Amino acid sequence: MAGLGKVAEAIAEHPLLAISWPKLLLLGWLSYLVTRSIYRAFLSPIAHIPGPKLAAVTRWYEAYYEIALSGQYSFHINKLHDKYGPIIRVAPDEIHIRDPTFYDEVYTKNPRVEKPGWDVKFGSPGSVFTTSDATIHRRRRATLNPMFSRRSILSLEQLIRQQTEVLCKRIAEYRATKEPLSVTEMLPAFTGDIIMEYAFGFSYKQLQSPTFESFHEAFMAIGSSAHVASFFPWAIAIMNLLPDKWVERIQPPMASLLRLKKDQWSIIGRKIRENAEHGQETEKTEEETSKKTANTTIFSEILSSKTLPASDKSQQRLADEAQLLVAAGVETTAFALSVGIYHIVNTPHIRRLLQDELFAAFPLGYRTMPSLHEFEKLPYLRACIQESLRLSYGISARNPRRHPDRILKYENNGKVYTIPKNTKVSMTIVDVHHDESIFPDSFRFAPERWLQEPKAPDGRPLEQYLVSFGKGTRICLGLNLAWTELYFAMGMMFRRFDFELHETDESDS
Ligand code: HEM
Repeated sequence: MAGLGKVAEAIAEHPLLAISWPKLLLLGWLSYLVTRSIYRAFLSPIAHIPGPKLAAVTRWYEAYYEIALSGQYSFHINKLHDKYGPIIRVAPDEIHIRDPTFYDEVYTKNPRVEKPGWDVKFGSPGSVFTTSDATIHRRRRATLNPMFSRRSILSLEQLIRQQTEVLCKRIAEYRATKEPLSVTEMLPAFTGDIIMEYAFGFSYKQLQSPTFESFHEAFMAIGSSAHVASFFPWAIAIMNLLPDKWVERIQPPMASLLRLKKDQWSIIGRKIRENAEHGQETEKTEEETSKKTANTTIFSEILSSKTLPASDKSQQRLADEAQLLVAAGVETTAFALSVGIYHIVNTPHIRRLLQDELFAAFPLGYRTMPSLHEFEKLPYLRACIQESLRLSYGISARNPRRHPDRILKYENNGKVYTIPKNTKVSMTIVDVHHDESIFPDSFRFAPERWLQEPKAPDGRPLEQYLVSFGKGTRICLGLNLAWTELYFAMGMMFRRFDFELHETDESDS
């Protein structure tokens, strides 16, 4: 070691190399960056994928669009596809594909597929939605699956019917006073009360509050900070360490979520204690879970699961799950409804066709609240919901997957691109729903495209290309609940009311 020290001294004292340590470090770092860039651009296993070299070399390319231009990378990726073709490299370790026929390859039912990237976006890495690892995801999801099966959701129908009555009552109040009603504010309160009742056994009755206080603003704020969090996950960690009062001062829209956080801590904490007291007697198998009782809530089920390890029942993990379940349950369905209502009201012949169908099926109007089965028999209502789902996208961001045990092959114009195992591959629902060969005039709200069992150009049922809920192992857990809410809300709103647009147009979406 002494010998080595002398060599270093000799080198440092050499007149040609008389360079200070900080400069030496800087030089070392720069040469590392240059070597890494050369490797990424020309030698990486995905160097053969077309795209801008800067995106291949550094994530700062993406950061510029996501942070400096506030979440514009998806739009830019679209322009890159126009230039480079349907398969492009959008980051040093990520490929993006714009080709609906490849959707099922990326979003498969292969139980080993991973979902990287979402764990750092929202600061809630323990939820089913954000869990990246396939094995951990499988056991967490298996506990929730029975709670969201069609059978379970049917047993929730009564709650949704009651909530729909409240919705209609609130709309009637606005009709009586002729005040403009903001559906963007009202609908998250409708969906929020339902998912809270189901998750925790209580709700804030947001739909009954005069101004429809809901989690909407808070989730919008989280959504915009997710672009930054992808690059600086520590920023969220620091926010989580701050006292709630400070967070509320920095981001006032977070107030509703902070209240939920406080209440859910005490509710979940109480349930954890109750669970510990009752111990094994209350633990249930998955089969027992599917036999839901009126008092069952999502969190009581998680806590009494026999298959989940203790670490999956920790307070923090449950808080993560609570936040994401509420977020997923509130915003998506409410947005799909808002989009649909806007287009239906804005297109008189669609509104007329929908109302003709609803009036013929349910002539008693106010005195009737049909069942889910009855709503499901109405093809035009279903088609309106499908168009609402198509044009609201579910998730508009790209959604990466990693296939640890499979090399993917993508073919375009006779050229085959090999995608090595473990590469991040992403696609975007928006691209699928606006593919003009599958959905001609794709920006138009056209329920008729869903009537009479239509086929896509490749002969598959058109519905295969409606991917609002995703596909494969990570397909939306709440899709049965979402469909039920959509049927009840859209069906009853147009059966009982006539709407007009008030100071709004497509630029608001
Ligand atoms: C119109 C309504 C909805 C749409 C369009 C929608 C869409 C989606 C999409 C696109 C995903 C991601 C799939 C993926 O990563 O490939 C997802 C996942 C998920 N959704 Fe929904 N969703 C809706 C309603 C709901 C509701 C009401 C809930 C109820 C809590 C819910 C809970 C979830 C959960 C927990 C996941 C994560 C599933 C997993 O990773 O295993 N969603 N949803």
